[in-house]
Amino acid sequence: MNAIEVRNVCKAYQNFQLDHVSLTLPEGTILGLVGENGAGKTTLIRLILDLARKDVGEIQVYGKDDAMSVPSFRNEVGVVLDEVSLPPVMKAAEIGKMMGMIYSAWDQVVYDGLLSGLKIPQDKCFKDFSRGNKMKLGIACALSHHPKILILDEATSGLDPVVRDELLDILLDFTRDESHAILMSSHIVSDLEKACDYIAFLHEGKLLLSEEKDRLLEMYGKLVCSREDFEKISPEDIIGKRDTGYGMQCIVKRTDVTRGLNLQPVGIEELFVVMVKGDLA
Ligand SMILES: Nc1ncnc2c1ncn2[C@@H]1O[C@H](COP(=O)(O)OP(=O)(O)OP(=O)(O)O)[C@@H](O)[C@H]1O
Repeated sequence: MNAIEVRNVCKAYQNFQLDHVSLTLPEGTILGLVGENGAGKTTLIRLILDLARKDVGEIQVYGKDDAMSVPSFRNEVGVVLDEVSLPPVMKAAEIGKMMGMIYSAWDQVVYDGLLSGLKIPQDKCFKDFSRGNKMKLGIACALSHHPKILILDEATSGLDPVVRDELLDILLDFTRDESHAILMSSHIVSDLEKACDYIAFLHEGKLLLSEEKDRLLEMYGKLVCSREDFEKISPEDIIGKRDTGYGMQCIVKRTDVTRGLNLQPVGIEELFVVMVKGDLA
């Protein structure tokens, strides 16, 4: 079953349009949303969470239309946004009590376990937490009401590599349960490359692709070759190119021709940049 299904969703603001976006998040998987500033990642996430109203299209969560507008469904989805917004003068234990009043499925034992496992300070008010600890507390809150889906919008930005790695471990652990799923956006594409099973590229409100990560990495490759070899490649198989003066560097589709030219693997970040710009940096 699909955890999230978005079909032909549009949303227009004055100077921006999310344009017929369709994507699928299967159960047991993590989907990473990659896009430049203003590409529409947060807009799409807000539509899925029913925090904004779509103009047209369909959004299903576990097969239910507009599920997030049903209050009882909110236990099912854990949300961590770029800025974790919790009462500034509350300590972790008080925040847990407050969450227990909000979520019927709140599990104090899970919460306490996460507080100690993630070494979240118990003696400080939330406003005095480091950004890393704020994020960890946000994740602890999101996980303690037994959600089936986690939605994270830029949750790893501004965190050091060690904390990011800890968070990625938590996320991977969460999707060991095959009925769980995660949708996450991040500008740190290496995090998405590490954790995600599916990758979606969003550019200026349009979905460029949504694909299984391994298949994506199989579909494209990087090439350094002579101009003569470059001429053999069909133009529609060239995603981006650069004339180095000595020869050509390019990102191309894997075909019988390009495979014979010593194709190297390409990273997700480089692939996104070249798809958007058309040229290699
Ligand atoms: N409520 C709103 N009213 C008007 N315009 C909006 C509103 N919300 C978002 N936008 C516009 O929609 C566009 C997409 O914004 P969005 O926050 O979805 O991008 P993003 O991909 O999340 O960017 P970033 O990576 O910088 O967070 C932007 O141009 C933004 O100004």
